[in-house]
Amino acid sequence: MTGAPHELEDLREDDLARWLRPRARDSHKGDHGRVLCIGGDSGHGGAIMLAAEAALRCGAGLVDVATHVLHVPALLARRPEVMAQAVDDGRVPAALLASADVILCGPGLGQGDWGAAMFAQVLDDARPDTRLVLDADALNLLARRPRALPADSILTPHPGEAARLLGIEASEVQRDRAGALQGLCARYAAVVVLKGAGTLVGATGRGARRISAGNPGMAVGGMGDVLAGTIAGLCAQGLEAADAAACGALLHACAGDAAAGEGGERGLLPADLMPWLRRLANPQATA
Ligand SMILES: NC(=O)C1=CN([C@@H]2O[C@H](COP(=O)(O)OP(=O)(O)OC[C@H]3O[C@@H](n4cnc5c(N)ncnc54)[C@H](O)[C@@H]3O)[C@@H](O)[C@H]2O)[C@@H](O)CC1
Ligand SMILES: Nc1ncnc2c1ncn2[C@@H]1O[C@H](COP(=O)(O)OP(=O)(O)O)[C@@H](O)[C@H]1O
Repeated sequence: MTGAPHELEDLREDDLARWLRPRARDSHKGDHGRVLCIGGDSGHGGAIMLAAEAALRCGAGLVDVATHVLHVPALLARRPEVMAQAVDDGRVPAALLASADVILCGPGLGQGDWGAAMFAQVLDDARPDTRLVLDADALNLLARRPRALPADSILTPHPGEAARLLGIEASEVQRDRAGALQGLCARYAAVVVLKGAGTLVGATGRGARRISAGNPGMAVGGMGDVLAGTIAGLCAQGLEAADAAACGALLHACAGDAAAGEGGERGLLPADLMPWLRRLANPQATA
């Protein structure tokens, strides 16, 4: 990310082509990264399914999911491309952690023993060069028990989660979103995506980026899970953390606008973004 700390860069759909270059003709799945998605406790299986599908639709080479046993059949029925493993004891298989280029932890994870154990395992045992994307309940667990994060970890809070991470009210976050973004980057030494109308993306010592694409049709459960998978999928393909976060937030917002353009904002579903994520992730093909 470029720019002095006080600068604010507005991103537009055209900017996607800066980051989303055509693939080498002879590339193979190993070149496009392996994402491990961890989450989906009982009652919240859809969150991790949406995240995993978004990572694939944005071009990740391989996607693993570690989730509650109840969700494995539904996940495989919906997306057989995903490699799903049941976790019943709160331990992610070590081989999955070891092979991941990017770990997305949090969608539907819950804050009980099962989710907390896997979150701690990720922070303790992930390879030092594995990029972390932390969303939803991983952020709530981090807020309850702050810990140092690996360099270039990406946090994707909505204003409620941002408030918990900062120990303030969501209304205070919304009153000064730029200040909250700066506070989060500084406190957690991470790349931060502060979601909501006018999503902001920041990293310590760098100017923030703002995304004005997106629409109120996107205010529906599961939309943030799609964003987290989008960012993880882009990270896996080699984008630097701050760029993956900015490009992912932009791609997601533009996909939301394109999908709303087809049938309107009200009733828009997170899964409606999937074909648009794919289309917009190939800007040269659609130019
Ligand atoms: N299909 C699924 O399985 C879904 C599972 N989900 C999971 O459900 C769990 C709980 O997440 P939730 O996000 O619903 O609960 P939270 O309690 O984290 O967030 C909801 C609260 O945050 C605040 N907030 C959020 N966005 C705001 C904004 N733009 N402006 C101001 N305040 C705002 C509000 O106070 C709101 O009541 C997570 O694990 C999540 O991943 C959700 O993602 C929904 C869909
Ligand atoms: N009014 C809006 N304008 C633009 N984007 C929005 C709007 N409402 C929600 N979004 C986007 O939709 C997503 C919602 O994420 P989140 O609140 O985490 O949902 P969930 O946890 O239910 O998946 C975020 O990317 C956010 O920026």
